[in-house]
Amino acid sequence: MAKEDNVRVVVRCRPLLNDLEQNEEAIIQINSTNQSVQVSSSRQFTYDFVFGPDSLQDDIYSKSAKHIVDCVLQGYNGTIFAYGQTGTGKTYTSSGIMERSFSHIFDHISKSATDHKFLVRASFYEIYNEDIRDLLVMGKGLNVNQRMKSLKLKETKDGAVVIKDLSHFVVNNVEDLKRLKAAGDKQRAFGVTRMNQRSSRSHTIFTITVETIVNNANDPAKSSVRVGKFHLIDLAGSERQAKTGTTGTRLKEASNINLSLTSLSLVIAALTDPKTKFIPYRNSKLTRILSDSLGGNSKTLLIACIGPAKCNLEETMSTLRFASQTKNIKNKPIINEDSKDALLRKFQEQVRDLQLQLADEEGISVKSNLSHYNPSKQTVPQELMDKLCALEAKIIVGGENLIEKAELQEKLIVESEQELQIRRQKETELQRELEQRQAEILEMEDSYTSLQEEIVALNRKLKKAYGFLKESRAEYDDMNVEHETLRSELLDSIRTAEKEIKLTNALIEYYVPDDELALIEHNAQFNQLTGDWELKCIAYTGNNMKADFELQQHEFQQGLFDSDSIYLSYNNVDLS
Ligand SMILES: Nc1ncnc2c1ncn2[C@@H]1O[C@H](COP(=O)(O)OP(=O)(O)OP(=O)(O)O)[C@@H](O)[C@H]1O
Repeated sequence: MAKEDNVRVVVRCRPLLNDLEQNEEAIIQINSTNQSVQVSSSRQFTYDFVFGPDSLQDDIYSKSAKHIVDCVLQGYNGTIFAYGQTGTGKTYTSSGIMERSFSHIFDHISKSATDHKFLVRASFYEIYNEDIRDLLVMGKGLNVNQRMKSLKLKETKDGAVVIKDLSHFVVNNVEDLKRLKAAGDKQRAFGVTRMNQRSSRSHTIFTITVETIVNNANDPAKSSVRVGKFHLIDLAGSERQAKTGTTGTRLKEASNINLSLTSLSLVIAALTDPKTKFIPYRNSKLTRILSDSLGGNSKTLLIACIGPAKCNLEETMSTLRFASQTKNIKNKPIINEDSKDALLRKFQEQVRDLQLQLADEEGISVKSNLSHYNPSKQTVPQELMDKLCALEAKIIVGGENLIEKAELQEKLIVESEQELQIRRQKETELQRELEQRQAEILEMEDSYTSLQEEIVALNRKLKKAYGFLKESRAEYDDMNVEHETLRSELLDSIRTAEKEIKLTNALIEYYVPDDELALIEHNAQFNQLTGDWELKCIAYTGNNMKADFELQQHEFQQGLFDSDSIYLSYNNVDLS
């Protein structure tokens, strides 16, 4: 039973374009910590990986595409397809992946053991206005019609979709693959639109088939062949007529592109809806070709390309939603072992037959390659030898092509140095930024220190104030206690005074007649100095008068006494 494997989905956001989007506002934030894309701080989507505007082609390859190519080299089918609005970087990203995958495949072969043999072939075609066109039909004598001939889709007995008469080229190294890609790119349908100066007007599919045989030395018939197929699909971009400003041919292309992309969306919707049994693969050529990659036998990666500009918000949201939905598709990839259409085994058998024929002709045993063949002693038919040479040239032996590998590595070194250069520049920029930040932090720390000092001083003041507060509270409490004591003492003395008053009142009531009392009250006055009640003119009564009287008698006898000062003084007092 094949294990289920979800379609992997990554998102790449390209930078704002200098010429077309210089006044645009960027509304996309890429968060590589939680692999999410934030749109206008309102919507957030999460994927297997996200790549921001600064991401390098190498990052995309190593973190997402490399895994698919590794699987292809083990014998799985692998598909990488780039999806997104027109002008968002699908062709840019696909090209980066393609070149790196070429080196990766041949690097793997050169590192393999010598009992591994490989056959690598490639094809390149496009779907233009629902016509499948071979991009590698080359030849001087061919006219436009032959080159533009529309190819037919065919289903094999086991349900696989193949393209009839599509050319496949056996390749022996990275350069062969690059040549094929360049030749195909020349034939691709590109056009100028308002949103992209070189807009792909077709979906292109570059396929590399890697067949691997591990030779069983004891029993060659038991050697197993694995066939991994790698499809790299650069989809044409969805577009709005109003934005791209297309008319005529461009408009017809755009409606075909949009139609096939809609079919793709419908297939994905059906694949992710558990209630749907029928998947509408047959609606378009694109979906028929992708039937194995989506919901079938393939390890698949979708690279959703988006732009950061606010003016493309609607299209960006639609791409992100499409990408989120695609994440839920489950494939069932298996290693393609001993596939009937493996050419490698056929080639090996043919080589063996030819070798036997040669041995018959020569009467010698020819080894598994031509190193023992000496052309000067040539007695066998040339035709046979050419056939054998041609066949053997197609089969690559693991660990071989070391010179080429060295060249390849040299190229990789140059590429890596360029990348390193870019990284160094970035590092310098980052260093500068870091220094600036550090200076800012130091400045902040300075103000922080003065703030700290201010806080210490304020704390000191606060402590002092708190001390005062505590003291005042204690004083207040003491005063309260004192006040309470005083109050109770006062209350005691009031009570005593009241008792005395009551006694006095009772004495007065019982022993002093009312008219006498009225007279006393009338003549009584309060002396503020002594704090006592006194009777008016008391100084002139009783004993107070006696001493003065003796003195006055003497004066009286001598006729000097002035009685007016005594008696008239009573006359002056109002006793009524
Ligand atoms: N990550 C990137 N960094 C820098 N420039 C980029 C990036 N991605 C795309 N570009 C530039 O953006 C422009 C459009 O890119 P590209 O042609 O790859 O878009 P596309 O999605 O394939 O468009 P279409 O669907 O119209 O074919 C090109 O000039 C390309 O160089």
